[in-house]
Amino acid sequence: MLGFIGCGNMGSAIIKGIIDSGIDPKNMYAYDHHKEKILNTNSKINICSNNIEVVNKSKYIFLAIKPHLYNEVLQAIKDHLTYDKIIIIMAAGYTIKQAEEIIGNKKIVRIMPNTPALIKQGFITISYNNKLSIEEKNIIINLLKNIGTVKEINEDLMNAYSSITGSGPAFVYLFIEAMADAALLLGIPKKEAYEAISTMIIGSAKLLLETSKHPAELRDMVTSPSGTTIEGIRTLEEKAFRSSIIECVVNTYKKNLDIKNIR
Ligand SMILES: NC(=O)C1=CN([C@@H]2O[C@H](COP(=O)(O)OP(=O)(O)OC[C@H]3O[C@@H](n4cnc5c(N)ncnc54)[C@H](O)[C@@H]3O)[C@@H](O)[C@H]2O)C=CC1
Ligand SMILES: O=C(O)[C@@H]1CCC=N1
Repeated sequence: MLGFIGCGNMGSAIIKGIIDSGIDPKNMYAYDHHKEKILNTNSKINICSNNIEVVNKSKYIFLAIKPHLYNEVLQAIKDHLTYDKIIIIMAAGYTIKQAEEIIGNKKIVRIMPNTPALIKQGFITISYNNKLSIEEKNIIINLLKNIGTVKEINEDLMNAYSSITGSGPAFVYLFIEAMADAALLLGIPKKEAYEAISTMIIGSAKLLLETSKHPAELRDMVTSPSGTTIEGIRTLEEKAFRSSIIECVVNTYKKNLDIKNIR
C-alpha cells in the first residue's frame, strides 16, 4: 500500500504519474488539509482523515509537504512508523540524518523528483539510509520508474541535483517564455511558438543524449561561418548568459542549505 502526505504540486504529480502507469488507486491512501487536492489527483484514491491514518494504512509513505513542516509532521507520525514501514522524503535541503534525529532508526529513502513525473518523464534521484534491504530498494526504484528515470546517488549530491533537475523545469519554462516573447515580436502567435520551442528543446536534448557528442560540437553544427546563429550566440555571451545560468544554479543550491527559510 502507498501513502501520500501532501497532495500539492509534487505529491499530486507523483500520484497521477503512478496511477497513469496502471497502479490501482484503491491501493493508495492520501491526506492533505485541502480535501479537493486529494480528489483532484484521482477520485478513486482512498482519502484519509489525517496523516496517522495514512501511515497506519501504508507500507511506503511519501512525505510531499514543504520542508519547514517536516519536523512537525515527522514528530506527529513517528510513533506509528513501525520498523517495517518506509518513509520517502523529498523536501529540498532536508537530509536523511535530520529525519533520523526525529523518527530514529527507521527505513528512510530520500528522493528528489521533478514535475515532469506527471507525464512519466521525471528525473528522480534517490538515496537511502542503511536500514533498507536490496529487495526494498528495488521495489521503490521500480515504483519510481513508472514516473521517470531513476538515478541512485550519494546523498551528498542531493542538493546539487535538486538545483539542476528539481528546480530545472522552472528555469527551462522561463527560457521558453522568453523565446516565445521574442517569437511574438517576430509575428509568431504564442501558442504556435510554445509548440515550436518545446519541440526544438526536446529534439536538441535528445540529439545530445543519443549522439553523446559534446554540446559545443552540436552547437558548432548549428553555427555557420558568417551565418545568423553566431549573432545570437555573440549576444548571449555579451549578456553573460552562461554566467547567469551558473549563478542561478549556485544560488538555488545555496538556498537548499538554508532550509529554515524554505517555505
Ligand atoms: N514542486 C516541485 O517541483 C518539487 C517539490 N519538491 C518538494 O516537495 C515538497 C512539496 O512541494 P510542493 O508539492 O511543491 O508544495 P505544495 O505547497 O504544492 O504542496 C504541499 C501540500 O501539502 C499540504 N499540507 C500542508 N501541511 C500538511 C500537513 N500537515 N499534512 C498533510 N498535508 C499538508 C498542503 O495543503 C499542500 O497541498 C517540498 O518539500 C518540496 O521541496 C521536490 C522536488 C520538486
Ligand atoms: O522550489 C522548491 O523549493 C522545490 C524544490 C525543487 C523544486 N521545487
